[in-house]
Amino acid sequence: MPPLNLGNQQPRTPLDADQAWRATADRAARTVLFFDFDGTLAPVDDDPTAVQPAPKVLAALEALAPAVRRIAIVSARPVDFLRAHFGTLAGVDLYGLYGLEHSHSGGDTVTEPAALPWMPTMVELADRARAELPPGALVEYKRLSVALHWRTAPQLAEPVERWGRAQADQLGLRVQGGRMVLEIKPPVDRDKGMVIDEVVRDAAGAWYFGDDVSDIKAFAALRARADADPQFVGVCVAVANPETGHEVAEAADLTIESPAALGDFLTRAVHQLA
Ligand SMILES: O=P(O)(O)OC[C@H]1O[C@H](O[C@H]2O[C@H](CO)[C@@H](O)[C@H](O)[C@H]2O)[C@H](O)[C@@H](O)[C@@H]1O
Repeated sequence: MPPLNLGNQQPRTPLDADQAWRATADRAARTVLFFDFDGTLAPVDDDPTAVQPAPKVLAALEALAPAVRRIAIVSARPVDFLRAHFGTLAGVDLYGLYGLEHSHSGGDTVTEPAALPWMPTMVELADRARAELPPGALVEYKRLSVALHWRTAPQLAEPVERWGRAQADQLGLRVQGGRMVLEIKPPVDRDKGMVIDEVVRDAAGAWYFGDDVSDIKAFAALRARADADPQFVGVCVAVANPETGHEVAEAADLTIESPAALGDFLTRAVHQLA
């Protein structure tokens, strides 16, 4: 077993990981496995374009997919980016930009219509950010959102965040904080919790693996589903990290020490669900 409950928090489900997989095995065909991408399936890198899933992750997801109802990646990345990493896996649904985009089983990317009118605003915002932010800040343009990064220049956290929040106020946009990043998004009601809420309605169980504050809404949606139905098996798993790890672990049932450890954990799960 990998070290679980690193923060020594009490699991909120009465089950430990082995018991939870056994309970899941009973209802595997009606269970959805949800994964965040950055910091969960893939270790953090200074360059957001350079990240790759951790060792064993792709093989484990491929082996798990036929055993469960769905595997879903729920990320702030665009679907096209996720497709480049997971597009070869059958039975995997992709939710990008916090659910503003999705693609089911390798199908076309569907975009939330209410977000589309904001595309020109996002292009202009990204251009302005590149022109006005100090060198060292990284501007990541994602069609329907703009992420402002300071991982390689942590001294810029305060000015970059201040600039981003002021722009969001002026333009009527929303912000989402993350790991050394501020994301600016259209004012459209869509988040990871809403994705989970929709997908688990007719499921009998679900696991959600995440590392960042935006994943806490997904945990809450899973808990709400479990609270409404005592038969539902919902398990929230945090992937530890020094930035948002404590807050996320506090909200989780179990904590895994890293994306690499998650690869091992999922590889064992393949056998537990067999
Ligand atoms: O929802 P997620 O899949 O977890 O995406 C959240 C953000 O992930 C990426 O940024 C983070 O990972 C980068 C690569 O390791 C790292 O350089 C950065 O510091 C992290 O914040 C992505 O680039 C963002 O667009 C996402 O919002």
